Amino acid sequence: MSMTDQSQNRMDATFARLKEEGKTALIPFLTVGDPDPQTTIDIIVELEAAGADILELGVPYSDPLADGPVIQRASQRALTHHVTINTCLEVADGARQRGVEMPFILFTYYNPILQFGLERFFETMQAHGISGMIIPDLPVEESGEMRERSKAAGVSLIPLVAPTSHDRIAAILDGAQGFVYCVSSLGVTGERASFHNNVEQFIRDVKSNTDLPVAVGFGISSSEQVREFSKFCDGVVVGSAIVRQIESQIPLLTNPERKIEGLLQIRKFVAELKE
Ligand SMILES: O=P(O)(O)OC[C@@H](O)[C@@H](O)c1c[nH]c2ccccc12
Repeated sequence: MSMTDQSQNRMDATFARLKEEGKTALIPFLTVGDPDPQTTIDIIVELEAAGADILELGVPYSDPLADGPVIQRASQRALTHHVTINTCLEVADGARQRGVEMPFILFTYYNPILQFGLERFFETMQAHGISGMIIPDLPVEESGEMRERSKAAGVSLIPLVAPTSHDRIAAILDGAQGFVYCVSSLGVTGERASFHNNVEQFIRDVKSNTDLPVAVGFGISSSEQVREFSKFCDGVVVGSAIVRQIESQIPLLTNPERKIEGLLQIRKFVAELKE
């Protein structure tokens, strides 16, 4: 089996196994390089140990327009280490060398891909066994080319669908690969106490128009919220709440004598999301 098949199958197989087990995928997001690339590898090991099923590896960006303050701060910290797409792939390889099995999705704005070069980007994603990617600001007129290239490379281009997508939902779902990411609320990322009204109906409508798994994200930060969405979603994405946990543990994570303590706090927080 080629690296391409292996990586794409890795994500498909994860959703299929969880469906068999009647479970919902827990999909954390973190910013690679926050607080530093090596610690990110240590954190990824803890996330899988805590029960994470698929991981969104965030490429830090200087102008994260869809992100709230928590992820903006994480991007700033990571950018002090000059983290690039290559760094993220090295971190992914480092986690694999530590025995991490879960599929990786690269989360990046479009500009870093353009800087990297499309051809080289897809070759590199394929070579490092990345299962998919999420590009929140991919212009619709460029998505056709990106969809073709990602299909050829066997790297799923995972679409974001918002409650306001209405008449564009069919077009978005038509070319969808991997899974569909339903955004629970309008605005930027960040923990929320409530979500867009009729969010359940919105997600059920999306599910009725695709055979792909459907995950929800934006604002989810507690085990109660994960449990509620798990009743009708195949996956739940948690980003800012975990990034905030990492941020709060930085004093321990950057102290060699207490790093383990900080990592265990992160593992505990993520494990509790699945309870
Ligand atoms: O941070 P939240 O509110 O838990 O939402 C997930 C989010 O972090 C992750 O999927 C993501 C990070 N940056 C984004 C920008 C757009 C859409 C999604 C994202």
